[in-house]
Amino acid sequence: MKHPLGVILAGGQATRMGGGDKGLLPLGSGTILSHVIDRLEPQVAGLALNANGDPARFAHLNLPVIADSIDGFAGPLSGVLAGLDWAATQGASHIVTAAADTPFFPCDLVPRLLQAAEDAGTQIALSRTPDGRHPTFGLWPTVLRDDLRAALNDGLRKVVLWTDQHGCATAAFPDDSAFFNVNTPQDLVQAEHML
Ligand SMILES: Nc1nc2c(ncn2[C@@H]2O[C@H](COP(=O)(O)OP(=O)(O)OP(=O)(O)O)[C@@H](O)[C@H]2O)c(=O)[nH]1
Repeated sequence: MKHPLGVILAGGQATRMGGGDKGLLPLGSGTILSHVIDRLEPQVAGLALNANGDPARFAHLNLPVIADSIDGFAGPLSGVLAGLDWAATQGASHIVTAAADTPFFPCDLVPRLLQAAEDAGTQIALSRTPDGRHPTFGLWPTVLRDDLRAALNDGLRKVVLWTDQHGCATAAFPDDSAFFNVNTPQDLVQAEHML
């Protein structure tokens, strides 16, 4: 498996945060998103941001911004599909996704996902901690993008329902707090304390 591309999932509505882009909220000396970029960029061959609406608000990041192709906020799998469609245009066989609201995810996310997929002989891998699986931190094959598109058009929304249909490895990480995600203003305060 070649070095994958990275796609940051920022296509949600952030309702618990009151709307807007959670990723652009300040955290430490940067933003939540800048922490995510700093962690993912060194691990991948290239990086894009999945987000909906006017891409100009992310222009300062100098990243390709790719929108969902499925209408109506169909959930993170819709962002995975957008990422896979972008990866196909780049000739890439796989992407790794990371959620834009999770600033402390592991710096060895990508090698561990790749290793888990290789060990299990699967094309898909998801991250897991003692608390459970983290479906927005995964390895996804470009070759399954039309299958995913069909599943989304059929109304499938739950990530693990789709991954488990295709065989899915899990990369185990010991620390739940590495996948702490910022959903509410209170979470943002907590994230500041975790820096
Ligand atoms: N592309 C895309 N990504 C989504 C969508 N919904 C959620 N996500 C992403 O999936 C991850 C987890 O999202 P959630 O926490 O469930 O949703 P959210 O929009 O971030 O926040 P809430 O609206 O408060 O639930 C985040 O990276 C979101 O950006 C969607 O409809 N499209």
